Amino acid sequence: MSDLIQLEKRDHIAILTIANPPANTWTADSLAALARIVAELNDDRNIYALVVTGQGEKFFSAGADLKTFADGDRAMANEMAQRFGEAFAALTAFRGVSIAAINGYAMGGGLECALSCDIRIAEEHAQMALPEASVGLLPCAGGTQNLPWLVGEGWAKRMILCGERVDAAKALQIGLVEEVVPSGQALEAALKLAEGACKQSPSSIASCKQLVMSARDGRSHSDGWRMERELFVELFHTEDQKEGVNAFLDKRKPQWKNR
Ligand SMILES: C/C=C/C(=O)SCCNC(=O)CCNC(=O)[C@H](O)C(C)(C)COP(=O)(O)OP(=O)(O)OC[C@H]1O[C@@H](n2cnc3c(N)ncnc32)[C@H](O)[C@@H]1OP(=O)(O)O
Repeated sequence: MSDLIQLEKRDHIAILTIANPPANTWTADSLAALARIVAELNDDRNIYALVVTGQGEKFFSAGADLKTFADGDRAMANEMAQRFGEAFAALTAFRGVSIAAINGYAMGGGLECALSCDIRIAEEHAQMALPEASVGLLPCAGGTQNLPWLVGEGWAKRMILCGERVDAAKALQIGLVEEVVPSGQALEAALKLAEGACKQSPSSIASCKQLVMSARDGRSHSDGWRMERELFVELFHTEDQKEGVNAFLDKRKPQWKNR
């Protein structure tokens, strides 16, 4: 296990803490660690949800470690872009529910990490931005694609092109986060939400997530409906479907198998 990404498991929930002080920046090593950990969690049938947060009280993550970019060449840029892509694509494709507990600054690749999660909860002191253009870069970890999807093109352009930084209240207003909590409470709020997710069938969640995310790849509305029908039928091959319905009829809590 990498020290740069700390992993803790609590029942069916994995807590991933970005731990690269002082600003929890991303490096090739921490991105590789994230990709590896998420792959392992995908293979762990006991894990239904994950929460990502930052170590300390000030930073969720300030993005890429700018020190490594100072003398960077094309080969280094290519490697970092690939590492970002692999790590955040893995996070996006995690089969369970993923929640970013934004406990402070989420800048650049830090915000792009949160954007790769299903749900975002921010502490009231958190600040969010995609300031890559202010240092001669551009968001290469999904920011230009995921941000407009959530907040619309106007606010995405304000943040990406004009360098506008938003606080937690504004982030809530524009739909960048779904909840704002007092400072120090994002992890607790995320765990509470994750516990709710763990009461759902993990097999259903994996299929529902696939359906919701498929809209981003430009599939047609009618193809989406077709996919819904197909995945609905597929669920009847899972133990979780039998367990869920039978538990309801037996008036007991379901015991999910994640298969
Ligand atoms: C594909 C992805 C691309 C990217 O992600 S590009 C990077 C995008 N991110 C940024 O541009 C954010 C850069 N950081 C900041 O603008 C500021 O930080 C904040 C506004 C977030 C906070 O400002 P303040 O409260 O004044 O803290 P502080 O003194 O700047 O930061 C504490 C220490 O953390 C280091 N640090 C912060 N961000 C980064 C970074 N992205 N890369 C490398 N170091 C960083 C600083 O230098 C400093 O360190 P020291 O105490 O030794 O001076």
